[in-house]
Amino acid sequence: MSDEQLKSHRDAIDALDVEILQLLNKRAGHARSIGELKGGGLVYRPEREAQVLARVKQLNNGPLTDESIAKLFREIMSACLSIERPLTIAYLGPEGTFSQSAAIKHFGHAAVTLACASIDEAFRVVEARSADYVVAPVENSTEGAVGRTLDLMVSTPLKVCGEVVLRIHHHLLRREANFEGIRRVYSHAQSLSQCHEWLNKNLPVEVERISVSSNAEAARLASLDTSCAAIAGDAAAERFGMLKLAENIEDEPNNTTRFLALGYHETTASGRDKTSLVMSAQNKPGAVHQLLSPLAEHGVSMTKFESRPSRTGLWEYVFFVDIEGHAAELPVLKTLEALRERAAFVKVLGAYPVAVI
Ligand SMILES: O=C(O)C(=O)C[C@]1(C(=O)O)C=C[C@@H](O)C=C1
Repeated sequence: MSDEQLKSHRDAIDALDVEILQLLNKRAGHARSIGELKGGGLVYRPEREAQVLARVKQLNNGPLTDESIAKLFREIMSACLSIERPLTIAYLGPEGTFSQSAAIKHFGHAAVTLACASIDEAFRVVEARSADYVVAPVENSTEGAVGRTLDLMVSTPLKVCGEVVLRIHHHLLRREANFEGIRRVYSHAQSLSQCHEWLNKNLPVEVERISVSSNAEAARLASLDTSCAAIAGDAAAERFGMLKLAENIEDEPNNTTRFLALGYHETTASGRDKTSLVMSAQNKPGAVHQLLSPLAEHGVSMTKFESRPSRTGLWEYVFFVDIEGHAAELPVLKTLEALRERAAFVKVLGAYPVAVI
């Protein structure tokens, strides 16, 4: 490529950047006016955000990928929303956890993330209105349900307003660039088990596996002691300046965690939604089958069914069910009516847009 050709492309990019800049600020001006109309109340509108992201993906003709376009618009909306009012998102800290990555993936970088010591605390700060939303892990493709989040959802007054699906890549991190002299490996219990085959094959049996409260905490501990390594993701590696001795060591190549965002308000239908509920069956034969039959009767698809011991002692098990569609729309509405008649207990945890990015 000649210098002249390069210059002409760069001149074109400079001219386009001026236009993009003007358009971005024009867009932000409209968001600010919308914010004024909302009167400082409920600014975050998950259903609208899902529609904007789905629309730009559909309109995209490349060469940028749909995924890149959605990520760019995710950040544009995040910045626009922060002019209306910046949001604070509570998550299981410390900084660098996958929960923080999920919070940023869902709310964008303009949101303020608030690290909490536990999932309980993350729920509590939102319940006490010291933060706007909590993002908490609910299930992992390898390890299954995150019990603590499910238990908290039974009793919280918060409603699910969004879901975030995050690919989880684990790395073996250390301060030194070799495997010699590793005596301990720290990680969260779930991550240790997501990588246990890799650990069996690649580290001597005498290396102790120690579970700690989060992967970021594991990276922090390993950053203080060269005889230790940690299993954690990119964000934690970056946060604590750790070297990657081995990358993508998760046993299951499609290792994915699903997170939920919860806040005080209910979300209207976006056109592609899910409804999450928790219920309990009466303690008699065939009760679970009977409980689920309204779904089939109304043609509603179930995307998740998870049973968990009840903690109240009133019932033996509670069932977490995700169904396709929004709780305010007909087939789901009818299904919920029927469930309320049959179940000993039903709580709608929230109706929210299916993850778009
Ligand atoms: O449409 C709105 O309600 C807006 O506030 C605008 C906007 C956007 O930037 O498109 C910003 C924040 C909301 O969560 C949804 C959309």
